[in-house]
Amino acid sequence: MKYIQAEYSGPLNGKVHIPGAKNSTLALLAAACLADDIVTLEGIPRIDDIRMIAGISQDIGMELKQDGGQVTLDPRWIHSAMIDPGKSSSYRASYYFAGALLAKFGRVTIGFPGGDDFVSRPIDQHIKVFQALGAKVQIFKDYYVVEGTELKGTDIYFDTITSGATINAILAASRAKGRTILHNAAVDPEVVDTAAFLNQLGAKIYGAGTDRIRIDGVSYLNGGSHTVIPDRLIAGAFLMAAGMNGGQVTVEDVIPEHLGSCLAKLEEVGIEVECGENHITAYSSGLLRATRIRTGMYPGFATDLQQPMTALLLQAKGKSIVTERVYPMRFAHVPQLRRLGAEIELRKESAFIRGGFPLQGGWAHATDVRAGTCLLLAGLAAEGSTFITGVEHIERGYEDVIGSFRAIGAKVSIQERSSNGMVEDRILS
Ligand SMILES: CC(=O)N[C@H]1[C@@H](OP(=O)(O)OP(=O)(O)OC[C@H]2O[C@@H](n3ccc(=O)[nH]c3=O)[C@H](O)[C@@H]2O)O[C@H](CO)[C@@H](O)[C@@H]1O
Ligand SMILES: C=C(OP(=O)(O)O)C(=O)O
Repeated sequence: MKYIQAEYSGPLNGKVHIPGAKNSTLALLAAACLADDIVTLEGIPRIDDIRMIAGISQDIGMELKQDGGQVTLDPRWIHSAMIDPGKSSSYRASYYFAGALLAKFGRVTIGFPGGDDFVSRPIDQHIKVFQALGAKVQIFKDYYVVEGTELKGTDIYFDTITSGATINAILAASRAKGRTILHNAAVDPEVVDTAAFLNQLGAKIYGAGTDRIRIDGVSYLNGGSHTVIPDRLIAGAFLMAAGMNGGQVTVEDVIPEHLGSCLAKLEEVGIEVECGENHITAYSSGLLRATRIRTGMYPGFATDLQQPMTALLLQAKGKSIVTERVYPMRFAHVPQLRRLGAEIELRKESAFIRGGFPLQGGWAHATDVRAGTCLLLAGLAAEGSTFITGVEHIERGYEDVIGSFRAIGAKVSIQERSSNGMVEDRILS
């Protein structure tokens, strides 16, 4: 059993490089299927989800070579649009292969998406997109089949704002016949990044980053190269680290405007923020004010940042309230924080936090990637040692969680416990 050990670390100080965004990377790698020539992506993080995609690529005949942060994909020899249900359900964004392979080959068989299992995560809007473009969708027990030999552009009105279905619609419509207009589209940076990549290959996508996106279908896409945007969610969590015990943390190689609502909240709780062109520094004396957070789709406060923010608010004297509007039940980290002494009550879609009390180290389990970051931050502020299991969830999103936290002075290590009569722990990194 692998676990992360975190010790009280005092004020955290240092600079940390922010890798490419997981959520954009997952879309770009599937989008590469749409090209008719070789594609190179730069800045790709080395995380577990990418290893899953490498397996899927191999199965369908798309050559994928990774050299550091550079990934080269050759989609010219794809011979299958059947994706193993086990591989599809090993991460969330496998649904992008449905949009991309449907657009290029007219049929795809794929299992249901996996990913962080914090709540129900419907895909009805993805299915609505495929059907609106003229495809037939058949649902079976472990997989679904989408078939449409000639997709036709149309107007699509999303019932709710979803980044995943907006990106999938862009993928599917990019090679459809005629014009598609997406209304009530998500405006997330990952949507803009995917559109920018496809436009670089010759797609005609206009308005990404607004809630109305126009896609004029093309019949051919060139090869080309593109650099993935930096991970705003990892950056946000590191900036919060500066407030845990006081300190100064600089995140480098970021796009500050992607973090607007996060930075505004950090300032509201008393963390000073200074932005450069591609870096942000957060300073904190350790004295924080309680506040109220409501998550929302971009540019609102990201649901993927509410967990580390909850850890931060445990350090703010007084009552804070965190309301989860994107995934109302996404609070699996709360019972784990309570094991460390946190005073948090859950009512409906809100967490009521009484902050300013000391946390005590102990064992806690990370049920998903952001819950892991939250527990890690809490462990750095708790008295004694904190042991966090569920490391595989954290490694889905972080390429070097230990190295990057050590860069800001955190006392962390990954260990492995083997139980052979006596309990023996081995330090892995
Ligand atoms: C791989 C990836 O990029 N994951 C991110 C993506 O997930 P994911 O793409 O799953 O999230 P969406 O943006 O699609 O979901 C946003 C909202 O729309 C709802 N919805 C979504 C699709 C659908 O068909 N029907 C529906 O009702 C969801 O329940 C949620 O309330 O955005 C989430 C919201 O920012 C993030 O937490 C995830 O980290
Ligand atoms: C929810 C997340 O990931 P996924 O959608 O891949 O499960 C996340 O990154 O916080």
